[in-house]
Order: sequence, then structure tokens, then C-alpha cells
Amino acid sequence: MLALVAEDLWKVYGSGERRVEALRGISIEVREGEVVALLGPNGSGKSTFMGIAAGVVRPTRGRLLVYGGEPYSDAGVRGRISYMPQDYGLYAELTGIENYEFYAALMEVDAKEAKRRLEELSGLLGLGEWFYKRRVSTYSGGMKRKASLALALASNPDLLLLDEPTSGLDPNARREVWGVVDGMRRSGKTVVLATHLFEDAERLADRVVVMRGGEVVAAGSQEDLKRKVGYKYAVDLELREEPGAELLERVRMLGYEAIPAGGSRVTVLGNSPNLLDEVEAIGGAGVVSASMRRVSLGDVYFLLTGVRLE
Ligand SMILES: Nc1ncnc2c1ncn2[C@@H]1O[C@H](COP(=O)(O)OP(=O)(O)OP(=O)(O)O)[C@@H](O)[C@H]1O
Repeated sequence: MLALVAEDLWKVYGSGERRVEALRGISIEVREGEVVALLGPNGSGKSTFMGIAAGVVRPTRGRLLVYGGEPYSDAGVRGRISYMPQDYGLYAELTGIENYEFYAALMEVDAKEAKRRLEELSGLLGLGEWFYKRRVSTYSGGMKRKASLALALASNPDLLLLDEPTSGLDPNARREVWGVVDGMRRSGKTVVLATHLFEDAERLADRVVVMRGGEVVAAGSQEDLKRKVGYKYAVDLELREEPGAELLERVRMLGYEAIPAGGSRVTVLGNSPNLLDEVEAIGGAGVVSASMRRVSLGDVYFLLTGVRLE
């Protein structure tokens, strides 16, 4: 059963000189129980897509169905999905708990059930005294993100839409958010998350949708995508100075791919288990440090789009 289907989805903002094609014919299918990550840099159309899936943005053309219905007009469907927007969606003058109770009432969650859920979420997300006593306007970005996530989970949704769920979080808070997504997966729920952080996609996603400029460049499991680009290993190389054309040419002559990683750093991709030794030999005395790892989704993103994710 499909939780979400988007068919040739277009979204155009503005007109004339201000015209922006935020989505340029996107087609995506999300199966029930899957965690799918939309991966792309700022401006690639992820938030627009999430807004349409949540029913708060109207597509210009094409359609998007959630559990076979339209998210913006079908009340039964609306009750099954929850959306955590990038900008939190909290009332700044209310406390976290007041926001939570308001949202739960809006979603027609039984008051007892809402309370029970909150106890569970408090432990899972570490909702401290701040959540119960302080106004959102005094929260840090991390506190806002956790409060916003608690709201999204109040209605025990079947499909959770998370827009940039970990950006700006410290490593602990990030792990807590990952834990929430793992919990959703374990209980057979569906999660679609938009992120520009490839590590989030790597850690969480069953399938990754690679987006750029409002289009889907590629989609598939992480293994599929890595297979598609054809490299297994990566060596991160730091050199004494910016890599010259000659060095890059020698790397390419061996059938490897060299990705500039900023300044004097370069990443070399290849399939040889001896990649580290070979690359160090090419770099010679110019090498400051070198380490080998498996190809990441960040490397895959670069190979597919020519753009480096941070
Ligand atoms: N309400 C709007 N009015 C006009 N243009 C918009 C609007 N919302 C988004 N855009 C434009 O649409 C394009 C896609 O933006 P969108 O926010 O969907 O991308 P994104 O991948 O989520 O990036 P970000 O992470 O920065 O939000 C951008 O060029 C953006 O400026």
C-alpha cells in the first residue's frame, strides 16, 4: 500500500521576473512503513514538496495523494498525517505544553490520550521543565525543534512529515530526533523527511530521493544509489597546498574520481581496496593527512549533481 504518491508535481511561485519554478514535475512514491529522505541543498524545493504533502501549499499542476486522498481537503486523511515545518510552527507567547495541548485539541486527540503520549514523549525527547514552564519565545533552537516534534507526534500519526528535523541541533539532540524516527519505523509508521544533511539521510532513510533545482535527479535505496555511481571507497586527503591540475590528472588516469573538498582538501573515490596507499603515493610529500572510508551519500550527491553538500 502506498502512503504517498506525487505525480508530475509542479509549483510555480510569482510571475514575470519573479517567477520561480520551485518544483519542476516531481514524481515520488512512498510505501507504507518506509522512511524516505528528500536530500538536497537549500532551494531545491524540499520544503515546497513537504508543504504540498501536508496540505498547506497548493500545487500549480500535477497531484499528490496521501492514502489515496487529497491532504488539503480530505478530513480523514488529514487526521492521519502530521507535519513538522522547518520554522517550528509554535506560538511564541505560549509555553511548550500550552502549544501541545492546543495542537492536540485541534487534531481532536482525546485529552487522556494526549497526556499519556506526552509522558512518553517527555522521556524520549528530554522535555524538561522549560517545556512546561517557559514560553517558546525564550527557547533555544534545539528546544523549539523538540517542542515542535512533540506537537507533530501528539496525534500518533501514520505518516510523519519532517522538514529539516535536525538542522541546528547539537549531537545529543540530533540523536534524540533519530531515536524518534527509529521508533516510528519500529511501529510500522511512515516518515518522509527533508534534509540537506546527508548524514541524516544515511542514518535514517530506507530510500533517498536526490533533489536538485526542483527536480528528482535519482531515487532509490542507499545501496542502489551507491551502486549507480560505481564507487565503493573514498580517501579524504589533506594536502600542503591546493591540489594542482597534474595531481588531479594522475588520479583520474588511474580511473578514480577526484572531488575538490575546499582549499587544500580533496576526496578521491575508487574501488581498489588499496586506494589509500595508491593515493598517498600520488600525493607524495604534499600529503598532510589521508584516511579511507566507505563512499557516503554526500559523495553520491556530488557525483549525481556536481554540488557539494556540507
Ligand atoms: N512562498 C514563496 N514565494 C516565492 N518563492 C518561494 C516561496 N517559497 C519558496 N520559494 C522559492 O522556491 C524555491 C524552492 O524553495 P524551497 O523552500 O521549497 O526549497 P528547500 O529545498 O526546502 O530549501 P530550504 O531548505 O532553504 O527551505 C526557492 O527558490 C525559494 O526561493
